[in-house]
Amino acid sequence: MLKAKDIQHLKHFFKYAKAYRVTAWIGILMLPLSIITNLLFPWLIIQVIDDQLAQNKIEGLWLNIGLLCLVLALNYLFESLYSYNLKRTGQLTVADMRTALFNRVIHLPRRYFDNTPSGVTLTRLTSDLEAIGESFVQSVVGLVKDSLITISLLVMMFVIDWRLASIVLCVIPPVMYLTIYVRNRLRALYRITRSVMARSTGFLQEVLLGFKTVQLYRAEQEVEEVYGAYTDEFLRAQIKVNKYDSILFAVISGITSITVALMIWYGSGQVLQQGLTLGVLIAFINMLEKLFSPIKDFTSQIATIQSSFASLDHVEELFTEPLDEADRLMILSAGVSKKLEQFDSLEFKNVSFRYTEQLPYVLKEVSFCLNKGQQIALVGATGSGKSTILRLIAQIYSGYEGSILLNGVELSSIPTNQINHIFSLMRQDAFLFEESVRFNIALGKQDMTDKEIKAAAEYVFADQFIEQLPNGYDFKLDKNGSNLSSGQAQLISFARAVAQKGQVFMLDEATSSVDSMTENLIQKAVKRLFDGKTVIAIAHRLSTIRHSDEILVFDQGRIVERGTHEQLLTLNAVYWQLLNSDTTQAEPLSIAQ
Ligand SMILES: Nc1ncnc2c1ncn2[C@@H]1O[C@H](COP(=O)(O)OP(=O)(O)OP(=O)(O)O)[C@@H](O)[C@H]1O
Repeated sequence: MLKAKDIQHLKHFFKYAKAYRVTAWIGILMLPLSIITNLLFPWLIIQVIDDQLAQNKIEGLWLNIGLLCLVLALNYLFESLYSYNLKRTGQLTVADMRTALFNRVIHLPRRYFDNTPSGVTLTRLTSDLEAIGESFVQSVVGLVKDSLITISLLVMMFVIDWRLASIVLCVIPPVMYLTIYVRNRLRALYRITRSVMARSTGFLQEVLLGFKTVQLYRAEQEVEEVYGAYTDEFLRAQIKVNKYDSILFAVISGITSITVALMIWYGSGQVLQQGLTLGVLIAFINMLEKLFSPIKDFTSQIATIQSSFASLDHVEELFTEPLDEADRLMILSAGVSKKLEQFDSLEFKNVSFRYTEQLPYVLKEVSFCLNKGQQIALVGATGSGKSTILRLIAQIYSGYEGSILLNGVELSSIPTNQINHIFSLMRQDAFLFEESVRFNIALGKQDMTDKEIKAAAEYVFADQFIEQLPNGYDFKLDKNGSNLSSGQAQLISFARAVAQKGQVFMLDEATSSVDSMTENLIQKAVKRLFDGKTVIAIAHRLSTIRHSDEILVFDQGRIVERGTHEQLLTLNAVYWQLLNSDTTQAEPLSIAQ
């Protein structure tokens, strides 16, 4: 039985399918036509054999044979139109759903991606949607069609000859019982294959993402063994599926043949005693084939519908996944929007934050203020909460306690798209796409002119190496910039941030080591930013932050020291220890993490 939740999901599906109702209706209208031609065929057989052949009546024979061929051809035509149009409706609907779902997924908050394995989202967007599109539409209509065909064939059999029809009726219950039994077994096996497939896909994805680590640590054999175990498990389940499927097919074919034999044995006796005509006997044999095939399909269709509902459930979960709180808020008033045009100040007032309610606080009563033109540096041991500060400002996470004021406006009341022009997040390990250097710098603003792209690259000293690449700005990057050195990749992501023309640069410096020449360029680029822009930076190198207006020293989510480089050194405490615990103090000096 359908639950209220299933009906709700179906309504959502039909909302998308509505756009293709003409195609769907053409398909559905083919259904009665296909049933009629299905029934006409045995009826015409009776006419040809009993009224013409048995009576040696040649007149009208060719017409009837022609009609038989026509009915057969029409039946195939209606069947294919029916199947084509319904498949098409399903495919078009799912294409629309997939686009809508993808658009939603890319706007989901970071929290969702933290808590959901990427394989799950991938499955929802691919195989779950496929299951709904093809199998769901086909199975639902197929089930209706097969039920109608079975009922009408049985009725026709009883109308023509109740004795032969009774033989058929006796055979149906054991066939149904057997089919249900085998299908139940099969369903359990399908569940196993699906779950093994999902786990092995997840594993494969991890291996492909981490193939460098696998190769570096020579873990190929271990990985092969794990994947081999998945493949074996999958294969075993598939072989069982195959076995049950073949048994079912063989038994049903056997029962059909036995029934046909019974019918011939009983029917020919009747024909000889003139209790039955030859035409009726042959028509019954023809109808029998038509009757068993849908019975065999019934349970598999029900199983497909059940699994499609499970898929619909998964897809709906993703559709109802809440978007970021800020994006759901009302549009800002014109006055507030105007206030946010130019950056003026950013103030943290007693801000505390934890990633989820179950986890401990990672920021505790943090307060500081960044004014236009200032540079603030965040330092502290690893895990002390520095990156979390930048994530809150960029609205990657929401739900902080206390107050974060941007130009005096509470950050949580500002939709993300209203602050994009203010902040440029510069991550040195930012993701690079398998596209040209130009595309990667102008990301999100593909109408940017070549001059602007070049100016951004020049600003961060990336132009020198870009011009030496084959095809320069058109040089195509490999997956995540793997055909660049890590320093070059960092410079491209710097250029990207500058090209966005943000008013405040949020720099999250990577700790990865790069060659000394590129390191030098990165230092120059960072220094240039520090000299001319408003910056809030997590920097690991002393030379970068030495001249900051204020350095905030974090320890376990709290600011434990603050001041200029000189002031902090005189304190001779945490900041001083951080400097001294660093083993790479040779120029450029670094602050240990
Ligand atoms: N997405 C997340 N979900 C749950 N906890 C997180 C998440 N991201 C970070 N944390 C936790 O929050 C704390 C602060 O992390 P954060 O990344 O802000 O530290 P950090 O000072 O920037 O460290 P690093 O210098 O190593 O980048 C850490 O304990 C970390 O484990």
